[in-house]
Amino acid sequence: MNTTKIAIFGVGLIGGSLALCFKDKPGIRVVGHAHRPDLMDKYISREVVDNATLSIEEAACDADFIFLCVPVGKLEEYLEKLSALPLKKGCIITDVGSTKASISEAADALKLKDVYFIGGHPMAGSERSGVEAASVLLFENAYYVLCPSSHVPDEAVGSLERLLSFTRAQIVKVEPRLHDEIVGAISHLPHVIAVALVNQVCNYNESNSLYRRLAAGGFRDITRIASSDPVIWRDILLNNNEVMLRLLRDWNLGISSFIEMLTTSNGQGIEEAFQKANAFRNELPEGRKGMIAPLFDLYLNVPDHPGIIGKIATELGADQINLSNIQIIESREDVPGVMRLSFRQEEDMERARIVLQELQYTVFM
Ligand SMILES: NC(=O)c1ccc[n+]([C@@H]2O[C@H](COP(=O)([O-])OP(=O)(O)OC[C@H]3O[C@@H](n4cnc5c(N)ncnc54)[C@H](O)[C@@H]3O)[C@@H](O)[C@H]2O)c1
Ligand SMILES: O=C(O)C(=O)C[C@]1(C(=O)O)C=C[C@@H](O)C=C1
Repeated sequence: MNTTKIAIFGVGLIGGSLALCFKDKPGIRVVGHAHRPDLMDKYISREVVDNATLSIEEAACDADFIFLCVPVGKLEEYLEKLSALPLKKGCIITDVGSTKASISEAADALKLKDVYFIGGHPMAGSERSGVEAASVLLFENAYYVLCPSSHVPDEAVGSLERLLSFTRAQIVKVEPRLHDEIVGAISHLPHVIAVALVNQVCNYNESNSLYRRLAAGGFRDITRIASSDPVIWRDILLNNNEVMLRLLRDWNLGISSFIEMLTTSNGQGIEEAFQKANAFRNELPEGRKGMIAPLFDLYLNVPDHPGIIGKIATELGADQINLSNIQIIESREDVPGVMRLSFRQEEDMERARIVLQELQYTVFM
């Protein structure tokens, strides 16, 4: 059988998750490119790739597919370096960057010969980063955007789509500029809002730490993504600069309208704003991962001793239950040891509930 070689540049959250989807599939070999030696060792010891290398040539030459999974600000540089190499005829280069217009234009300008660039963006992710956060389940049931240029043959697009079927994501084709407009509004803007909100509260907290101690469910729900990687998000926002400026001006209008309604005690206006938001939000597809994926949380009372986090994680791991996050909640000082377990899949949460109840823990939702 012919081997399909897949080269992944940047084996972090997204690159590592893709590698895990492809690795060990019949006839597939996954090679990870690292830009630092310590990362190379990590890729191998975590068994995310079959081989790792610091050499661009070694990773790319002979590859059938090349995935660029580096920060958005580095994509064009890698694409240019690759375009100067003697790549395998028919090789497909794709990326996973959260913006699509600039990289698609850069690829068109390079006028690649006998190799094809197809921009991509899996609409799933997390506030975590690095290969440690990679998961084979990350893309399952999520949308995966492809932005093929009109000059890329259908066979090349079809071949990338077939490979991506290992991710169990659903492919959707979108024109790059439209992608950046829409994703700007539903992903990039929420990240800016979350960061601005957390920083606003952080400033208040400097004079009174009760802000942080009382911050509970609502604050946590809307601000999870404020913990996302600063460099990744610096690059995304700078790259989608024009769209972001327009969106933030519209955001200001929305906030000004709340200021106006409060100044004039316009209760009816406030109610209508909540009703409109409620109706739109209730129409969002259920159970679809992707843009700001929900977590399923379970709470349990636990004895207050140091090894408890490891003990619970081991119990769940023994039953192959995928845990996304585990945390002791400190906000209720009168009730020691409330643990929050977060799961990406509702099914994992249900299984965990049963396992923990059988072990006599008090579990609540
Ligand atoms: N985080 C998300 O939720 C998400 C979702 C979809 C797409 N993306 C996109 O995926 C890409 C990777 O993001 P991630 O979340 O996997 O980040 P990550 O930090 O987990 O991984 C980034 C990878 O790039 C490598 N890297 C960092 N700086 C580099 C440099 N200067 N030169 C070469 N390699 C470098 C890192 O070693 C790492 O392997 C970004 O383009 C991002 O926009 C992210
Ligand atoms: O769920 C998250 O934590 C994410 O930030 C994922 C998310 C998003 O939904 O905004 C972030 C960036 C992407 O490019 C795609 C998905």
